[in-house]
Amino acid sequence: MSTRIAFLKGHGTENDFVIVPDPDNAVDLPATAVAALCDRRAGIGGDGLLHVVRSAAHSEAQAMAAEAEWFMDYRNADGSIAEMCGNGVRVFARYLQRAGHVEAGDLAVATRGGVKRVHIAKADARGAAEVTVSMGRATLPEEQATVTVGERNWPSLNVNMGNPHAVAFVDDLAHAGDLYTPPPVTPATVYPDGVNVEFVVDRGPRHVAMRVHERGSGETRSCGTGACAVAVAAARRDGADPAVTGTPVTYTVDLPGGTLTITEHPDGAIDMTGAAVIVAEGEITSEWLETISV
Ligand SMILES: N[C@@H](CCC[C@H](N)C(=O)O)C(=O)O
Repeated sequence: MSTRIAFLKGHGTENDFVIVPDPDNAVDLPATAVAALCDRRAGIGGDGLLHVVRSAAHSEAQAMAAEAEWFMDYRNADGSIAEMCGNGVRVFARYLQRAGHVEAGDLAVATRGGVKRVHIAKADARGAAEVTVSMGRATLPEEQATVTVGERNWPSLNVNMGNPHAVAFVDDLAHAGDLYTPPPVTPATVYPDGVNVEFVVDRGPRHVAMRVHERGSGETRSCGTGACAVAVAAARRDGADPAVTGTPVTYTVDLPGGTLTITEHPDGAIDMTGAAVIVAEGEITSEWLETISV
């Protein structure tokens, strides 16, 4: 019997995702299938995959079902599972709104990093919507690591946004090199589950630019949790920690794929705002599906 699976394609500041709507959690998505779908030449192509499931239908989300009807089962491009994806939540929310599951305005989304509160502004004529996500608080583990590219190395700040980040301030984003392979982060024991690595330069007051190498996906054109980690690192470096000053601090973070606005509040809560766009929708063909089945 032939099976066809609906998909959409979307992006948030050019961090792009294959979206698989599956309310009843009926689609088997082993890592091999996710990696094949995210393949840019032989598949649909994406930095990751957003599996859209009702929380009540997923064992990892049932406990959140009363608070958040929908669960973002996020996967990296290599098929690995990640705790959280900031750009993914924005695109996920925009998908729910476009599909008529929710109205523009406020909603809650269940993620492996807990329930995230989201505000969707009305979409513009081209279908892009500004979406704000309450990302929760960053934690700053004490153990620090060094990031190396070629002959250069930098101390990094260990910032956890639900997922792990190493933030390095550099003189020039070109010093990050081609980022075709993960930059060594040592000692490796600091990040036993791997790490997302951000390279950051200053652009002006409370304004930075970054590149990122994402765990499980390679260099991407944007990373929401990475931008939050960078804003937190910059605020600590600039003596603008809101918990100390009692004043919210906002950083503009430029990425290759666009700009994100990150605000950290005195209680540590972090808001991230940026665009979310649905680009295409279609059907995965059964004959191709058969070639990628485990
Ligand atoms: N692009 C995402 C982060 C996705 C997960 C990351 N690669 C990891 O493994 O932690 C974002 O926008 O936050």
